[in-house]
Amino acid sequence: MSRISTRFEQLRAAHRTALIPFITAGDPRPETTVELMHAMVAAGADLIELGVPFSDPIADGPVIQRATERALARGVSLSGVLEMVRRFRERDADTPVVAMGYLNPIEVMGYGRFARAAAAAGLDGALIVDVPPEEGHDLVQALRTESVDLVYLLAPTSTERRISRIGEVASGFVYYVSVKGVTGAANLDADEVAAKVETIRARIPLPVGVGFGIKDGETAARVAAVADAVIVGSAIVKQIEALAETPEAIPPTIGDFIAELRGAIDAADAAANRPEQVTS
Ligand SMILES: O=P(O)(O)OC[C@@H](O)[C@@H](O)c1c[nH]c2ccccc12
Repeated sequence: MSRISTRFEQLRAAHRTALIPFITAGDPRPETTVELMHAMVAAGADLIELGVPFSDPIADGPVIQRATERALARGVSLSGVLEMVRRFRERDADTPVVAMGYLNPIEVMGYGRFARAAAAAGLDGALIVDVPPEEGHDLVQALRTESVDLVYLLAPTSTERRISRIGEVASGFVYYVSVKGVTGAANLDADEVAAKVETIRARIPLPVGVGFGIKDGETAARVAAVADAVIVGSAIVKQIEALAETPEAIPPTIGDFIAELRGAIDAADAAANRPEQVTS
């Protein structure tokens, strides 16, 4: 079983919702990333989504675009990101890491080479934003051969047919983008998300993570009530940006924020598991 499936199995048995923080690898500087990953795990992150910096990130909002620019300015490449994963694995054998990125750097490295290097580094999954399920067969094959999970995005506009199609190719978990638009969006409608997550669950036998627009304990708790995983990006990256000049403060500060999110999610999980109060 993959590290991602194992982690979701453990969480399901414990009736807990996963917390998945997103950070851009190498932001604000490469030396901070591995330590920050460990700090997030210590504070309650269950899985880490690691952004691979790329110069033309179509789905990223301004906050994550600026993080990408900071990392690119420090020369962070795809192989540099895999090296960070390898170093993270020296001290953490269990926490799954998913790389989020775009096809171009992978194409440049070569699919087979990327898949082998990813597996060797201890990367568990890849979310490649610009590869729809109908495309990228060679890449899909290369990753399957190395048992690297392929995470796909679903959106409010995804038809039932498309959801089923993604169910045929996805592994690990699927990522439901809660709102139309780019990362860091505002208005998340929990009822709408709940309805769509049900539609996805009826067609895909994988855990469903929800991201886009989750920015604090309150929004995290609302999503935890309906999803298998809560994914938080811009709200974390914004705090990293504010501390870019004092990077030693980043791991503890982000750790505190993760702990706050974790506490809110735990409270939502406890409320969901509590049997109905009987008042007579
Ligand atoms: O930033 P938000 O609104 O918290 O959403 C998570 C998101 O940033 C992260 O998962 C992500 C970063 N870049 C992406 C590109 C596509 C899909 C998802 C992402």
